[in-house]
Amino acid sequence: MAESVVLKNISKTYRMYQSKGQQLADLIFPGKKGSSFHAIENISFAVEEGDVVGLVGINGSGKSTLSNIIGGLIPATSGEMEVNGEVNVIAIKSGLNNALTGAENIEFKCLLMGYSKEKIAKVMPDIIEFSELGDFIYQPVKQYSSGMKSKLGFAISVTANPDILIIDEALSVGDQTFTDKSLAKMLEYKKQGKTIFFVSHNLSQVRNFCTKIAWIEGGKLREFGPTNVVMRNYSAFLKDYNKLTPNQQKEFRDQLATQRKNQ
Ligand SMILES: Nc1ncnc2c1ncn2[C@@H]1O[C@H](COP(=O)(O)OP(=O)(O)OP(=O)(O)O)[C@@H](O)[C@H]1O
Repeated sequence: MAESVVLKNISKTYRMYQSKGQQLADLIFPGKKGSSFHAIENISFAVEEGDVVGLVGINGSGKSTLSNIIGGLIPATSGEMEVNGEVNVIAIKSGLNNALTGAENIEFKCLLMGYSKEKIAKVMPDIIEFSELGDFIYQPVKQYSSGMKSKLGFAISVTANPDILIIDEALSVGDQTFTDKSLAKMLEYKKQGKTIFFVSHNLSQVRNFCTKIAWIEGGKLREFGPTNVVMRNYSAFLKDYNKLTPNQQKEFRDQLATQRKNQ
């Protein structure tokens, strides 16, 4: 099998400031004010065509940052990445323009993908049908619920038929019928040997659907490997984590966050 995504020491660092003044000062004297925060740090793994990779980890671990880098939505600060094929990201956190209607978003995304006016007119009814949004398709996206946004994002990406599909939590907000329909579509993609990244907190979906898992903790790759192996370890970790009180969980996350900061 050919490799479809290869990551070598991928990192993403943000500058964090205590005030607007610090931010301005840092522009004039770079590196003197504020601190660095490593959203992800030195992540390396290789994924083959046909792999379905679950990206798991507790809140804030860096899953969306990594998927946005693989999807080309944000640049890495350092590291090397090889992505063989066209990528499409479906995320509940980003991707749609709130000021535009659903139909305008479809048109806009299609134009970005290089579709001609004729091709857009041809795919538009299929996208609208898959989205199940009915007349809401002519309303501005800012009036949509997160489930509706996810439906629209999913419908556009599925019609785009990319080689590599990244689904970031998009199945956690829709209704069951839509989730089932989307999972069926993803199974079809899996059978066609496409590569899928699946960001999810739903462990049974990850277990049933993914061939491999990348477990991210505190911005670092804690484990990457076959689903059964990594899931066993991640489930054991979560069992312990879930025994902590909300305050203890926050302390644990704060500790990890402290390790991700430098001056
Ligand atoms: N633009 C940004 N500027 C500063 N920090 C950021 C930015 N984007 C993400 N982060 C930080 O990077 C860390 C990783 O965020 P990310 O959204 O990738 O986590 P996640 O694993 O997807 O979380 P969740 O499961 O809660 O969706 C978080 O601490 C977040 O606050």
